[in-house]
Amino acid sequence: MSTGEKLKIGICQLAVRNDKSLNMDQADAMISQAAGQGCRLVILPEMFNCPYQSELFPEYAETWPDGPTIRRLAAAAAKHRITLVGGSIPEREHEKIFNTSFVFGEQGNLVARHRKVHLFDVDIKDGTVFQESKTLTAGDQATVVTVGDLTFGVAICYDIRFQAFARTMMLQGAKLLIYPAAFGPVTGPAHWELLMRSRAIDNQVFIVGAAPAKTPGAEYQAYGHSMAVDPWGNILVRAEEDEAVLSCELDFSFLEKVRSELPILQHWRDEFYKE
Ligand SMILES: NC(=O)CC(=O)C(=O)O
Repeated sequence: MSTGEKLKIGICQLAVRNDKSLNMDQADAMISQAAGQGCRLVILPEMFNCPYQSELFPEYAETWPDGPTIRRLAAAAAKHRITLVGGSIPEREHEKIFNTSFVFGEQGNLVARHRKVHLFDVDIKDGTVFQESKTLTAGDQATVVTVGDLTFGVAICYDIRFQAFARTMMLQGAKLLIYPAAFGPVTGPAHWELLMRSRAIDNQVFIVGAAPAKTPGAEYQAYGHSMAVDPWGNILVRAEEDEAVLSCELDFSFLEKVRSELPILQHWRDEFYKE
């Protein structure tokens, strides 16, 4: 992927249903649409092939490299000659299941695999109760990859709440942090936009969040509102809660401008921040 200074990206906000191959059909259609609009990097949401319910993850889980969703993601990347961040899916390895994002390059080759590091185990009274660790195992590393001339990080949903994790990716050279995600109706309105804009401003990077659309009748209602944010905290593009294919251009010369005019990354005083 050659960006020069500018890169057109696509975000596919799809409604996730109780049918894996239907979900992949819809993802395929949206990927085609984004590629047809000239997007070179396309991003899907967290658990885009499986309803976001802990008890369903084992049933929908796939094994690298022969899982049907995995194969179709690789084929879509190769067909459109794009870099594809395949949202995330439940991935089985031996007896463990991970919440995994597979990233494919223009030949359909695997360029990165991120396993969600921070599992979403919360009990928000009168709000969201979720226990990913009932069926999932946490990943154990940050994921930063260079494709062509772009270095970017991939993390998943709850991972965005950990600024130290975002900083780790930025320090490894990432200029864009991509978060497939599935915030819900309680934490979504309260925190989603704030977190995306904060991570962008804190680290002076582009942030992209790809979320499922709200799906009528689903047990877990996703908040939607996929968006892309620039290093100044401006929202470049944002969906509402329905299905949508978004696109926008990331201008990396703007990132350099922000970093040189407001050099907070150089003003870091490590000696004051010990825990
Ligand atoms: N679904 C998540 O992993 C995280 C989330 O919804 C939140 O942090 O809120």
